Amino acid sequence: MVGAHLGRLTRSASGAPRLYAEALRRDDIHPPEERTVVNAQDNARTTETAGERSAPRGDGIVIAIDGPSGSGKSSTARGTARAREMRYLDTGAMYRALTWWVLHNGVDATTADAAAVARLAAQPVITMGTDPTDPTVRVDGTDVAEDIRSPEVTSGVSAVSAVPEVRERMVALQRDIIAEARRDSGGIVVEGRDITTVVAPEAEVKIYLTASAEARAERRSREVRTSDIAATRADLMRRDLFDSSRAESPLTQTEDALELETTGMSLDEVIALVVKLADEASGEVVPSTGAV
Ligand SMILES: Nc1ncnc2c1ncn2[C@@H]1O[C@H](COP(=O)(O)OP(=O)(O)O)[C@@H](O)[C@H]1O
Ligand SMILES: Nc1ccn([C@H]2C[C@H](O)[C@@H](COP(=O)(O)OP(=O)(O)O)O2)c(=O)n1
Repeated sequence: MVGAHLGRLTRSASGAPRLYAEALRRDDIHPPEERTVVNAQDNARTTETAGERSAPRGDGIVIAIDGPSGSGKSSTARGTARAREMRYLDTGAMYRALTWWVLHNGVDATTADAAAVARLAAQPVITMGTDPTDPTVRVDGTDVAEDIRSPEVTSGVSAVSAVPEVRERMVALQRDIIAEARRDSGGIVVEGRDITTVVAPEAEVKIYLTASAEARAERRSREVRTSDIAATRADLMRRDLFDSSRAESPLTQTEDALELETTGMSLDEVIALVVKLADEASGEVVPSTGAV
């Protein structure tokens, strides 16, 4: 796997750097020049983005991964965190946990008014365990790791996560977890829909993970063991549309995130590539100087 020919960096129409799984040696892959690479030794630096809090910087780096449903964010983030001994944060699980809480309180998340969701979502204590070998999610102490994957939660989570008060609360919690990981560990891999844009725009590595709709639907169908790929695809498309068109922090691809198109890549290849980018960003590997 390591040393294999993995990808080719080009520019997308928007100018964003894009990585295709084709014919470039792993050793030739390096972060795009637009990306703000913050030296790991630059402890004193804080980054202020409009409306953002300052991010305290320790030795740990942050790898931010956004992308549509089924693109491989969770598996890639977890695998990378394990390989590099970093923490791991699945922010989607946090929105799912709040959606579970809303449903648990007898409210239909898809039809509830935003004020009712906001009121309910302010109540529970959400606790995230960030060990990539055993990530946990608790609502007021109850382990909800399994329940948050139910079809009911999946149907309601886009509506709940579009409520501004919900996002405000979750983003504050996510930034606290990130700050702690920077300070106390080798850093953290965070994945979701607004990590590169809102939660951690100062991240050393920013990736927009994609794959074709067909590949994503196939992956998800295999995961949930259904042969109805068309229904899975329709569900992914519905959620993608909702998540990328909402007013509050929609899923968007920015120019300074590396687009990683994974349709033809195995999970191991994707992880190896992200590990390589992280090694370079943390100064453990000197980027090669070959042309992109
Ligand atoms: N590059 C890949 N090739 C094949 N399967 C993949 C790849 N990346 C992820 N998968 C599989 O696809 C499914 C969805 O991946 P997941 O990480 O949950 O995506 P996301 O978090 O973006 O929704 C999982 O079963 C995962 O193992
Ligand atoms: N940072 C994030 C992460 C997830 N969300 C929302 C939008 C998503 O449809 C849901 C569920 O996210 P999750 O990552 O579990 O989604 P997948 O089913 O893995 O594709 O949460 C969000 O709004 N912002």
